[in-house]
Amino acid sequence: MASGTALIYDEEMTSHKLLWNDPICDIEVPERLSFSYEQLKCYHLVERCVCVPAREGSEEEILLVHSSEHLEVAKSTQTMNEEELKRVSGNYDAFFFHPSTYRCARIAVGAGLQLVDSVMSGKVCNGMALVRPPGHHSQRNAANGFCLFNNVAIAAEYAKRKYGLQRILIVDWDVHHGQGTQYIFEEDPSVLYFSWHRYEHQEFWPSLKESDYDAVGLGRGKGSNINLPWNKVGMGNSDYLAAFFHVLLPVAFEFDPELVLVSSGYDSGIGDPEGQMNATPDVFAHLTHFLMQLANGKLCVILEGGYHLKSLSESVCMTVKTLLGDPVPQITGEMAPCLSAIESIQNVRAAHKPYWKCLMYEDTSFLQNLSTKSHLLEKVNTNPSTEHESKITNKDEMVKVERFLELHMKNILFPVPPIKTAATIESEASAHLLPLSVRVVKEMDMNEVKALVSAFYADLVKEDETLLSLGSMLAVLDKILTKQVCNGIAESPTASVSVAVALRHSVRFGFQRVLCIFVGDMEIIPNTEDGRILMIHICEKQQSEKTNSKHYISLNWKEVRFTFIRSLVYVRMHRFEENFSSCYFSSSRRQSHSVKRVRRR
Ligand SMILES: CC(O)(O)CCCCCNCCCN
Ligand SMILES: [Zn+2]
Repeated sequence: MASGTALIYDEEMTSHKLLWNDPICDIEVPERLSFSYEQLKCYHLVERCVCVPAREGSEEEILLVHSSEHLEVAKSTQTMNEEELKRVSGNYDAFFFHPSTYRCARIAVGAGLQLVDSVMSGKVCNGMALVRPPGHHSQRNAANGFCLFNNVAIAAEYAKRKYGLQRILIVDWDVHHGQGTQYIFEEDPSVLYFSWHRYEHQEFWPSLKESDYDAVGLGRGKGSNINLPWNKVGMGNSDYLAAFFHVLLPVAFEFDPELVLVSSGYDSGIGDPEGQMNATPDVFAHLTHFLMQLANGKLCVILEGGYHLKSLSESVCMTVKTLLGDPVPQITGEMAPCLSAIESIQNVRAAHKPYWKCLMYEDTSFLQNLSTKSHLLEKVNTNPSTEHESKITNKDEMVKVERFLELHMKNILFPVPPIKTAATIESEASAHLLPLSVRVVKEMDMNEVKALVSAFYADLVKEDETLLSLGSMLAVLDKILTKQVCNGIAESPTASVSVAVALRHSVRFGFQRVLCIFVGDMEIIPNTEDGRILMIHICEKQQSEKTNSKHYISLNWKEVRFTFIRSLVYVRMHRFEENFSSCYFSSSRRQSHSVKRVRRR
């Protein structure tokens, strides 16, 4: 398995710039690249990457996707004066030429191809190319939306031909629909294109009917084009994660790509004037991390949009940090997706039901009685994530976002409590084997355990033998409940009793919502009646007849995939205001595990 992360950046691409007044294009500035690169240096991330030089894409490589007419027009602009540049630019929707644009665009193409070669040759495992002008709006015969050549589409076509790839996934998390990429591959089943984008029922640019969820691909390509339209602004981390859990990841795992390319636009992040969304930079660490599980980690991230310099550069850093293998930060904030996001997710799942096994049991009956463009949601649904973050409209709002990001990123990078793990161990001798971040805790004193059990848990603990094992669990749990560590691990020969005691202990300690995932057979099903415990039980045989609580879900582990559990957990979880920690219990004898996440008061 290859290792290492490539970073491709060439200052030459900062020479393309707008020479005249154009309020539509004036956000696509050279500083987008230099600011991001500086931030990467500031976090010492550049030095950890394998710096791969960019190169000019050849005319032949550009012709893999574009017409020769388009290439000739682009080439001819190199010697034009400002007036001619302005005239030619006017032939396109939202595009501007500079005398250096053609050269910059060729370098942007070449950077993407260098990245593909570095990954496919095994020189690195993954990487990122910081390029401009961007690419995903440009089409076979036209520039469009700041894009001249479609960098990612050319990279996909190049990878197919040079490496004989049969399945390439393109994930486009830019806030605009990459219609250029869609047009290029919509009849090609070997390229699965996924895009989410601000849409607002076709109100938002480029305002195309074919950007909606029912554009599933054409002919043999049916099912290989997935559009997830956001019909409201203010979408946040929970909406993006739900889109991955319920749309992209199930299909991507089924597609099983040999290479993953990302049209990585960060205008879907908080503070961006175009996107007006609320997702914070750390969400891109999670999105990147999920995609690293595909294609044996062969992941090429190529920059598209992103116009709030601070938000853009922090998101770029979160992406590269994750590509390098750093742990992803704790998810914070709203956990449940908003109604509008759920509607879009359901619509696109229904549209793709005929093409993907993971969707074949989808219940699409809702489509009959719910207009698919339900404006009912406009009235009732104020997206919760817009409440706490203002919409970015003008300069002082931009500064407000800067301030928010300063504080937010500090919490992300230096969380409290630090990611520390508590563990109890059999012998002091093995203590030195544990990594420094693990805090060894002494088992709880047996008299203390007895007093606790007789007072509150006598109905759960039948044999004295169990008392012994409770000591280590309670010691670890106490460190978590009192915020001294973030998570912990304890071993127990009687996992289900330990879990039952731990759950009741956590609720007694004042937690309002506790999630428990228990793998294996469970002698006693803990009481979830008070609604403060959500129990997900993965077991051999359904045990739901033992309890009819809606907070107890039992799944047969033969059918369940992790992504499904993750999405189930997210869908069922309510609002969590603060961080929550987790304990991990395992029984050495029966290997039945349970992971419990406790929420802070
Ligand atoms: C790479 C990218 O997707 O970020 C480019 C976005 C272009 C936005 C053009 N807006 C035009 C608005 C016209 N009323
Ligand atoms: Zn964009």
